[in-house]
Amino acid sequence: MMHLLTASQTRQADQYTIQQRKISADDLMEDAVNAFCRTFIATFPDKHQFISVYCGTGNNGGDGLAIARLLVREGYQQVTVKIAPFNRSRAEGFRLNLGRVESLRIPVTELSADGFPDESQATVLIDALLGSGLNKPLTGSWQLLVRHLNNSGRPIVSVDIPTGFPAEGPVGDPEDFIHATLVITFQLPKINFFFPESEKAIAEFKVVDIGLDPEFISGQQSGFTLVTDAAVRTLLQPRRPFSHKGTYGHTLIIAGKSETMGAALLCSEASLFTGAGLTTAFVPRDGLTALNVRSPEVIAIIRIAGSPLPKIDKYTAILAGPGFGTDQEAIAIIRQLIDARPGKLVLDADALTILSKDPQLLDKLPAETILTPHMKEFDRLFGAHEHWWARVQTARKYASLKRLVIVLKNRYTFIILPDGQVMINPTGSPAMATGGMGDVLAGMAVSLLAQGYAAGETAMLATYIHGLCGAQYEGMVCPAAELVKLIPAKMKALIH
Ligand SMILES: NC(=O)C1=CN([C@@H]2O[C@H](COP(=O)(O)OP(=O)(O)OC[C@H]3O[C@@H](n4cnc5c(N)ncnc54)[C@H](OP(=O)(O)O)[C@@H]3O)[C@@H](O)[C@H]2O)[C@@H](O)CC1
Ligand SMILES: [K+]
Repeated sequence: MMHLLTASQTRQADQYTIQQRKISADDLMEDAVNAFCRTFIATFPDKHQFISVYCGTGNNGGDGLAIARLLVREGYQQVTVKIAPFNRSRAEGFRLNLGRVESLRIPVTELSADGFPDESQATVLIDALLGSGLNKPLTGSWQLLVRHLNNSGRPIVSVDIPTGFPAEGPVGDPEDFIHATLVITFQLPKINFFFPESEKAIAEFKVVDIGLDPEFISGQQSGFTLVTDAAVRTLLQPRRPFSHKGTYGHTLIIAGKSETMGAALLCSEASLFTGAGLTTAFVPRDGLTALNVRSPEVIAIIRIAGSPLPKIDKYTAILAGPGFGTDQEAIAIIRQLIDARPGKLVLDADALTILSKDPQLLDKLPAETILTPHMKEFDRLFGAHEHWWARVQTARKYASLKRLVIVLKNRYTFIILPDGQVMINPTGSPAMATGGMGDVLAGMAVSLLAQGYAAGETAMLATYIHGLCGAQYEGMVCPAAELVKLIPAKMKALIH
C-alpha cells in the first residue's frame, strides 16, 4: 500500500530526507526540478516553443526559477519568467534561484495587479506560484492572477500542485485555483487529487520520484493509503490443487424484481465469475427463465409474495439489494436478514435505501458488514454533504462507530475500514459510468467474502479488479455484462 501524506507530513519527509541523506535543501530542490524537467521535456519536446514560467516567492517559486534555468540549459530558446511579488516573504530557495536565473540573463518580469501580461503567444504556461505551502484560500491579486491565467486558454503545467488547490481538506471555489492541463507532482500524489473536486484543477497528473525517504513515508499515518498492484498481488490467492466447489464458499444473492431482473443476473454472474464455489439466487418466479437461460450454473430459490427468507445457515456470504425494490415485502426480507445476524454480508442499492429509512436496522448490522453506496445512497444513509471531504469524514466516523466497511463508489472509490482508515482504489475508467456496474461490484464482493477473504480485503480486491476490467474499455463504453467476462483473466494475470 502507498501511504499518502498531508502537506505538513510532506514537509517533515523533506526535512528528514535532507538530514538522512546529508544533503542541502538546495540539493533536494535540484533533484525535484530535474525530475520535473525530464517529464516536462518528454511531454513538450519542441525547443522553439514559448514557455512562460509563473513564480511565487516561496519554494514552489524557487522550483519554477530552477526549472526555467534547466530548460534554457536544455536548449529551450523562448523561456521567460514572471514573478508574483504579492507576498513579503522570500524563501531561501527562491532567492538562490533568482540569482542564478538573472546571471543567465533569462528575461524576468515582476507582475503588478494593475495589468497581467497577454499570454496569447505562449505555447505553455508553467505554474510555480504556490505549492503545498498554501494555508488559506486565495484573495486579492493572487485571485486575479489565477483567473487571468485560467482565462488565457493556454495549457498550464503546474509544479507539484495547482496554485490555490489544497493538498488535503475542503476545496474552495473552482475560480480560485489553477486549472492545470498537467500536474507534475513530487514523490506522491496529494490526497485531494483523488477527490471529485479535483476534476477542474487537474486534467492529468504525473508523479515524479525526488528521493524522499521511503521508510519515513511508510511510517506516517495520514489516514489515507492508495491500493497498489503489489498489495493486491500479495493478497490474491490461487485456487488450491486439491480443491472442490465446497472450498470456495456458497453465496446467496437476494436481488431482482420482475422489472429489474437484470440486476440479479449481473450480480449472480459476477459471483460465479469471481470464483464462488456455488451461487444461489433468491429471485421472483417470473425471473426464473431468464436466470436459467443466462446462468445455468446458478441455483434458484423462487420468491413469491410473502415468501420468508431462506434459511441462511448454509450460505457462506450473502448479498442483498440490487434491483430488489423498497416495497413492504422487500423491507420485510431485509429485516429478517439482519435479524438473522449473517456472518458475512454485503448490502447494496435498494437494501441501502431501506436502511436509510430505518436507522434501527443500521444499528443492528453485524460487524464488518460491507456497504457499497454511491454518493446519493451514502447521503441518504448518513445525511447530505456539501463536499466530498466532509462525506469521507462522515464515512470514517460511522465505519468506526458501527464497525462497518463502507465502499463509497466514485471515479476513485474510497474504502473506509472499521478503524477509520481510508484506502483509495486507483483503478477504473469513465468507460464504467454505465448502469449495472454497481451490481457487478457487489457480486464480486460477496464472492470474495465467501472464498474467505476478510471484509476489508474483499473490498480492496473487488474494487481493484473491477476497475482493472473496466480500464480495458478506456476510451469506449463498457457494458456491465461485458465487464463480468473479463474478471477471470484479470484475476489470473494478478496471480501469475
Ligand atoms: N521543502 C522542500 O525541501 C522542498 C519543497 N519543494 C517545493 O516547495 C513547495 C512548498 O514550498 P513552501 O513551503 O515554501 O510553500 P509555497 O507553496 O511555495 O508557498 C509559500 C508561501 O505562500 C504563502 N501563502 C500560503 N497561502 C497563501 C494564500 N492563500 N495566498 C497568498 N499566499 C499564500 C505563504 O505565506 P504565509 O501565509 O506563510 O505568510 C508562503 O509565503 C512544494 O510545493 C514544492 O514545490 C520541492 O522543491 C522539493 C523540496
Ligand atoms: K504550483
